[in-house]
Amino acid sequence: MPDGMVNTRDLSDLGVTNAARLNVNWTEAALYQEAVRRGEGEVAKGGPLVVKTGQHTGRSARDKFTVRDAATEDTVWWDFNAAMSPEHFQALWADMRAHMADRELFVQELFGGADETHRLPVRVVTELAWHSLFIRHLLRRPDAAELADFAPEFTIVNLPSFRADPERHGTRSETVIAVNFSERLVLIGGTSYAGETKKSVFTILNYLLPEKRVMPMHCSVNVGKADDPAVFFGLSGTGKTTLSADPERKLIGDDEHGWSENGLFNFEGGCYAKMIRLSAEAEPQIHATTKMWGTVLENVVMDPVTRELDLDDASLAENSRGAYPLHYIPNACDKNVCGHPKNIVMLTCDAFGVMPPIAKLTPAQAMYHFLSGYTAKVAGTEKGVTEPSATFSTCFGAPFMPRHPAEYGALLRDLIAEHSVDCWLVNTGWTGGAYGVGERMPIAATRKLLNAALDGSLAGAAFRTDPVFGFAVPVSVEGLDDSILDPRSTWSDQAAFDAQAEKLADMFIANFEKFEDHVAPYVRAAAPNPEQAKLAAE
Ligand SMILES: Nc1ncnc2c1ncn2[C@@H]1O[C@H](COP(=O)(O)OP(=O)(O)O)[C@@H](O)[C@H]1O
Ligand SMILES: C=C(OP(=O)(O)O)C(=O)O
Ligand SMILES: [Mn+2]
Repeated sequence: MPDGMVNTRDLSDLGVTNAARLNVNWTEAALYQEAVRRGEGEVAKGGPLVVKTGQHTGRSARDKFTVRDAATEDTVWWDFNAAMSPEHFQALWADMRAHMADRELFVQELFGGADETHRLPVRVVTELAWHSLFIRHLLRRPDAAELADFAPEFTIVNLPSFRADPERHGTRSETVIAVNFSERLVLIGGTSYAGETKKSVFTILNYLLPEKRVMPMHCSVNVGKADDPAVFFGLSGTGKTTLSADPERKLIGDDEHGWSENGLFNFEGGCYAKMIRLSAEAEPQIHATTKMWGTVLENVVMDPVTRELDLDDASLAENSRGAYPLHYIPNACDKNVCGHPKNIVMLTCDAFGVMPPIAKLTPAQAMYHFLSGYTAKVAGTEKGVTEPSATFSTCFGAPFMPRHPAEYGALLRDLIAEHSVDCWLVNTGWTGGAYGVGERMPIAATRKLLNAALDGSLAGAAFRTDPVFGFAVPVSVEGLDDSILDPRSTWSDQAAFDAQAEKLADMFIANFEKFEDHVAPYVRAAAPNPEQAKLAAE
């Protein structure tokens, strides 16, 4: 350690001096062994580590708070982000520090961001060995030289056994995720769903990067043989992870990326895939990770004797997950950076069965849909959500976006224009009727349409203009039953379709009211037109 540098190997800079023991930068093997030894997890056939998170099997979005102080007063969008007072945060932190006394803790020093000019050194302190393994999989491990000089710029402390007190800490419940940008500290308590830690890093970068004119995005990225990066925006469950794993395209990352002057870069070094009803046929690369040593399987059901997994069993969670390093996917790119995108795909899982499986968006429509962030929230990723329902989550990631959506929107608009990116909307949701009547779009059909869009062949197809949404929809695509392209024709009751389309268009318009004053008229003009659905019905 060079003279004059703070010793970050202990936590004294945080005022934490009473922990029983700090296990710093333990490797995967050591953490795995310790998690098993402590009974935190069990070993499945082939070597994954199977863990249970108890009550919280998804993010607790309503228990997340941002400290409101001079630094964040004018930079955070308080209409959406819940505020915590600095006093409550200090009380929380004092109680958490007391909770750390005499405990054995794990510390990982990692990077968020594959782009060396924009990466963030983060220190993650956890109570659980498996949480340390999880975040070591998910973030980016420094090499020996980088570790020697490692100076964390943010610290995340995750103590699942800590219980927040609404009276003392100003929380809503015993669960808390408190982000303090001034103190460069995130405190997590009362939940052991591992996704909270990775999404906290995402939240931090989403706050810091726009100041450097780097666009942070809730998206996956892959690159085809023609060196043609594609971005897949989407809320939870819309298909970022599923569709980015493609044997024909190199995987850059499945969930969080930045777009800088240098191109696209993953924030992470691992993936976090949904496991429920995962099919070996439809998703072979992801399925294979469930048989690999060290994959962390969260709330996946396992036979205690044979150690075989049952991916169809949702008794522990609908939102069961697998966390693994990117290189567990055979064609992942090792640097996790690539050039500027050629295509941007906005994924939506439309439970109403109204959106076409693919549509070409004008730049104005892309902006409108980016700000709207429409999908159906599919079971389980957020606690308490058990069936799909329509959701608008701006920037396709409102829970992780501290700033005003217009800031992200303006950055994206400029980058799309500068690099002449083609934009698409893809519905991975329902076809043949709404949820309950129709069925989920076959993954093979979505992939076929995506490939046609990304390889340029779709550009030559005939398009119609969707009367309600105004975007261009292909009429026919080789190797695909044309009827799937026109959602109205897939419904047995077309009047019901028109009524549903009108309802959805009305929801878009009501949701967009809050952005009316923040966007140019040409973006407002990209709104759907519910009157057209009425006309169709007559
Ligand atoms: N047409 C489709 N496209 C993408 N995913 C689909 C489709 N049909 C069903 N699915 C399922 O939906 C889920 C998509 O989840 P995932 O890719 O993890 O989303 P995200 O990464 O955006 O949260 C997976 O369980 C996948 O098997
Ligand atoms: C991990 C999550 O992200 P996603 O579902 O988008 O993969 C989450 O929302 O908790
Ligand atoms: Mn995902």
